[in-house]
Amino acid sequence: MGTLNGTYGSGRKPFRKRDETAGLEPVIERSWRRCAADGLDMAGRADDAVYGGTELKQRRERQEHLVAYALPELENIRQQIAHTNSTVILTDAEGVLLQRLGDAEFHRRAETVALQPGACWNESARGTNAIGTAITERLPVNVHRGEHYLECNAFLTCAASPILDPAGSLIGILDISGDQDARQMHSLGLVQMSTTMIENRLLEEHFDEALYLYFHPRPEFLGTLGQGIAAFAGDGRLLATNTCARRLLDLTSTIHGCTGFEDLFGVPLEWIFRCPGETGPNLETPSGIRLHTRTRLRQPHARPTPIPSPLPTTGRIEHGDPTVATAAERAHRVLTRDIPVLIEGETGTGKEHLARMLHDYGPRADGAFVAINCAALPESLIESELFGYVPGAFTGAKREGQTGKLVEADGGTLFLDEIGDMPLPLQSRLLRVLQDKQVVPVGGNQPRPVSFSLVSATHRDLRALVAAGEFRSDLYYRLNGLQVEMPPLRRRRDLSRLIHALLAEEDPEARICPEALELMLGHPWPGNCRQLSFVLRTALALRDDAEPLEPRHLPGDFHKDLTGRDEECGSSLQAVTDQVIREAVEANGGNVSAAARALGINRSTIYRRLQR
Ligand SMILES: Nc1ncnc2c1ncn2[C@@H]1O[C@H](COP(=O)(O)OP(=O)(O)OP(=O)(O)O)[C@@H](O)[C@H]1O
Repeated sequence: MGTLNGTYGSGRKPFRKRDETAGLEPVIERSWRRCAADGLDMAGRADDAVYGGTELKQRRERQEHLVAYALPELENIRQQIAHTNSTVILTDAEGVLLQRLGDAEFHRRAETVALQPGACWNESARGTNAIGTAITERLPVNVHRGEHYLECNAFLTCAASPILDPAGSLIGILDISGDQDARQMHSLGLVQMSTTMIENRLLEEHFDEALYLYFHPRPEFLGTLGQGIAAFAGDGRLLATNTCARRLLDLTSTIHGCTGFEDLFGVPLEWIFRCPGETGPNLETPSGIRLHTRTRLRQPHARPTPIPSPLPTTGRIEHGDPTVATAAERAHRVLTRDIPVLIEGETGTGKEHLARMLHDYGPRADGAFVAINCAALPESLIESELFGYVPGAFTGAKREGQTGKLVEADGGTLFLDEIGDMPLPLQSRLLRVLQDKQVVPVGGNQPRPVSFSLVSATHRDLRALVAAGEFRSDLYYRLNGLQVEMPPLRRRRDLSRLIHALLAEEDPEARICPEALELMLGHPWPGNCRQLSFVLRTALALRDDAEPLEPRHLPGDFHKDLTGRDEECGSSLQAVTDQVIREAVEANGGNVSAAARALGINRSTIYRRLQR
């Protein structure tokens, strides 16, 4: 039986015999020994210093690539663990929490031990815990209740898995923490699966120019999470591998750059070009395992430009509103790394405007900006519109065939507006295109490779559509590399500057008088930017040249919106007052005099209100 020399706080009842390591899993035992050697006090509290605003923001920015790729996985796990009193967490390599998504109730409890964004959960800060121990051991780890070294953390059950970058360095941890009594074995499986997905996506997008080889001893495992992925340079050098590849090829992570395709498979790299399309040849590992393969060539024409930071101009889209500025900035950054962006927001908030700006300042500005309104296309036409068709594909088709929008967007930006309205069968076909990065026209069988920046937009709640089975979840995650929101005008803080900027765009000489500006600032703007620019354009047309804009120039609808709002406020205030009066009378057992005294109003007022 092993014995620890940890300082055990006196006077507190141990939840397990804390001076003994018998019965502990080896990984937990090793961790306890490290904690004891560090002199951690089991009954003590951790140093609860939590990084705040700027430092946390900087840490997120340093790992923005990881965060962008991990967010869809966090969302996915959040849905799976909903209502289980738990949360899913992403940390950086030092164990500082960058993101968490989960139950608010559990978050409150977790915050009593600083399990919250900005806090550091490495072992030396907080003793044995899934995040810290997974960092030290570089292994997926479950830490259940009393296995936590610090007693204060013993209400937690956690499962964590390390995330490695394509070079095999640890860059973060994915963790599920909850306060369940039972050890949740499936949580560990879930975080492991999700880390594999994140690692694979990071690897697949890491090299602009590389040959990607996908392989597995059994053909049916190609395309699954169990497949090996290896990237090779044009001269055959091995650039990077995923965990499955290292296992299948019996490699350590240190060989990258020193090993070549030929060392691994005994044949030159050119061998793979003997097979047509993406089917690869069967290859044999040094230990004699036969592998089925698939290949993918990433070509320099798809090379994104280095990240320009910050966004060269946000002046066309934001005028001092922090939500819009952050949305534009973040979307621009991830798009330059070929990560798809999903813009959410009410109608008329400027989603398409943002998409166009992302294109104009993005890596594929030289290509076309192709916008497709998924809600406006008739279902019968949508397929040929998107994918194109070959000559004579169907009756009524053009003789020379037609290029689809997806091919038009090749080398440019594809903007899928109102994506929530895309019919389900089409979602499957679109998903195939996004996965395979190639388009097969209607009636044809020759795939054509395509490469574009992908921006989608919706005013609908896509997650709710996914939950209702109306939107494919796998497509949702493909589209949603990063989600940004365009806020409605009533929530924007740059309204005054936006009004001036829109006016200047229409007529650089135009002026607006303070009364008209005041009215505009008080308007509810149900139609958002679209309504605002329409109102300004109309007002400019109604005034005489060089005259400043005055309230009388503002169109009738605008004034109606304002009066409607006053009436609405008035009637809801009345309803609240009536409700308060009714409750006071009930609380006083129907005694109107007592209720009037309690509220400090006249009895007659109460009678009058109650009669209504
Ligand atoms: N920041 C902005 N500066 C100038 N004009 C803007 C801005 N944002 C939006 N607009 C204008 O407002 C109108 C609506 O914008 P846009 O079409 O981009 O909105 P949307 O959110 O895509 O709308 P919908 O959901 O209806 O498709 C357009 O005429 C656009 O030019």
